[in-house]
Amino acid sequence: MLQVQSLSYEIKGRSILREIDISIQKGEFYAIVGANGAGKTSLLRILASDLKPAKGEIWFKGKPLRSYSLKELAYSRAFLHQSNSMAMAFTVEEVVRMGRYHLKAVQKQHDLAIMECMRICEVDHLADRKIQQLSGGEQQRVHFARVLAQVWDQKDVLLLLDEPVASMDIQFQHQTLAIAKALTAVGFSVVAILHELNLVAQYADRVLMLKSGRKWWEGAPIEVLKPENIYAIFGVQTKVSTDMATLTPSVQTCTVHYSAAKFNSNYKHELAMELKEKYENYKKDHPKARIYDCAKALAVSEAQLLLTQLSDDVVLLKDDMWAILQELPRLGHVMALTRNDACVHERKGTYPAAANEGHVVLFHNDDIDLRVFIQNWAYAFAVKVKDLWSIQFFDTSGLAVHKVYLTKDSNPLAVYEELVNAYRAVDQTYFTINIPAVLSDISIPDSEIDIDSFQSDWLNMKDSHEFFGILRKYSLQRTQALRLAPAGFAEEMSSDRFSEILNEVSEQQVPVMVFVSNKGCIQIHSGLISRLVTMDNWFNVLDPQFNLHLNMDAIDQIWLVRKPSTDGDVHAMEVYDKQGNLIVQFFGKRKPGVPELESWRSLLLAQKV
Ligand SMILES: Nc1ncnc2c1ncn2[C@@H]1O[C@H](COP(=O)(O)OP(=O)(O)OP(=O)(O)O)[C@@H](O)[C@H]1O
Repeated sequence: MLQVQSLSYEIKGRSILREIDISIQKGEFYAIVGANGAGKTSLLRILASDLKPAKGEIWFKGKPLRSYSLKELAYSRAFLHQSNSMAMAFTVEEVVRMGRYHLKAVQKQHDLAIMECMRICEVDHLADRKIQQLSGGEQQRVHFARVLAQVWDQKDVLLLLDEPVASMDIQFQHQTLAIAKALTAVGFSVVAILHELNLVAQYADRVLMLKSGRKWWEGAPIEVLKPENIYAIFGVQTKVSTDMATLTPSVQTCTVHYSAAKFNSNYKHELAMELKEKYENYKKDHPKARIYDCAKALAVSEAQLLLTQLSDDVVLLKDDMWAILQELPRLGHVMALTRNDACVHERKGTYPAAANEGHVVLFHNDDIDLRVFIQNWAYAFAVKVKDLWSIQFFDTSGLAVHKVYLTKDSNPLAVYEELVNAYRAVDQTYFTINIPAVLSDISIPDSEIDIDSFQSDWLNMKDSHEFFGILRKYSLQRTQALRLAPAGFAEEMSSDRFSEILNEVSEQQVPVMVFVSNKGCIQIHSGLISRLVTMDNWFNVLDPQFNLHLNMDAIDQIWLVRKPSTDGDVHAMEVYDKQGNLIVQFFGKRKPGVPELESWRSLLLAQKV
């Protein structure tokens, strides 16, 4: 029906569209999406022959578009503009009739077309009303009826719709697109600019994503409407799930939170003072509460609380995380801390030089073993509380991802102070950190998963790291994968058995690896765990070099997991919270190329009754 080759368009020397190639088939519903100003309307107006491209060719029904006369175009394409304001007080029926002014037909044929168009758009009861006196959505339905009336008697028409449902309620949004869709079944081709991505998913056969005048992506909605593409185009975080019966994606947008202080500097100081006061009152009432607990109680992030404390003791550092990470070895012997909501991992040692592996920064020696997902790190502070000096790192939501505390064996304080002065941010005033809404992961039901193939992939793992790839391949949640694991490869265990095993590990001095992670970091302790102490609901390891604090109340499931590798099977104990988040993992101490420790394996398996 329509082929566009190397189309470019400029306004006053400014490039609006660049090198667009698209092809629209007869009977196809083709949607165009893109940010404001991306060039969607310009493209549609060029397809309507309303604007002339600077470069490129457009073929319409086998002929160059530019060779069509206005009259020929009126019979073969109809264009609904984005805005259709009318200066004169026409009635609804007169407006719809305008769609047919240029057409040759007998009066009866006109009347029938006008009546049918008004009826299907549900504006027939408004026929005698003045268009300006209608609501925005009603006016839009009248103009859609006018555009339909223009081509009501034709076949194989190109229908160009610029935001046709922008003002309509949900009933009419669907009704209008359903009309367009029905016309594709009788040979019309529809090209519609739509902002509502779920309507695109439901009605379009294919989608073009435009970004700054260029074709960014094109394909079926299921191929195009992916969180990474949507983020690239609109800068908005989304979750996309797919109805497997119809292969229709469904886009859920994360809520954006602003505080007035973000855009009105008049509120900045007041907000900082208000939060500072709340924080101080909370600390007075709960003297033992740590900043983590205060932040939870006040429903803000830890970094947000630190911003209320900016002073000589709390200093915001520049946001050059990689540069700061490279400085950490200079501090000498320190304590590294990584935590999630249910578990704190503290390991003493000296940071080795950081190795930047692209998506991950590695620190690895016998003491400090860290994998840092630096793209999630956003803020760093130097914090002094009483006699404790630290460098603390936070993610984009202000949640703590990693902290480094000086110890009595650290290099002289002057080294720390030098680092803080070198990286002190220029602006030391309060700002608001937005906490993005966290949508719960949408899991795919077991019935939709190819369990045989998943289990075969599990059994064929060569390295336990392949597990992440398998989770992604089948869109599985971690605990769901364990539930569906091959027989004998994942088994739930009680918390009593879990404690027993850890006691055995301690008594028999079996070296282990303990992994604790959050979105920005994985921290690993490799070695012995000796002094185990349970206090209230907390299980603790309290060794000179390694401390672990695990909130037993937060535990929902504990699994004994077996994964094949080229070095033989690897066994782990994995602890999960109610949301299915991994809290902590225990392995026998191991190295690539060396089989798992027999002492760890026999201890774990001996516990199985
Ligand atoms: N007459 C004009 N003069 C100058 N610039 C223009 C003109 N018309 C459009 N532009 C510019 O061209 C770019 C593309 O505009 P266009 O209307 O095609 O965008 P769009 O993708 O349809 O946006 P929206 O979603 O906001 O409707 C924009 O930067 C716009 O400001």
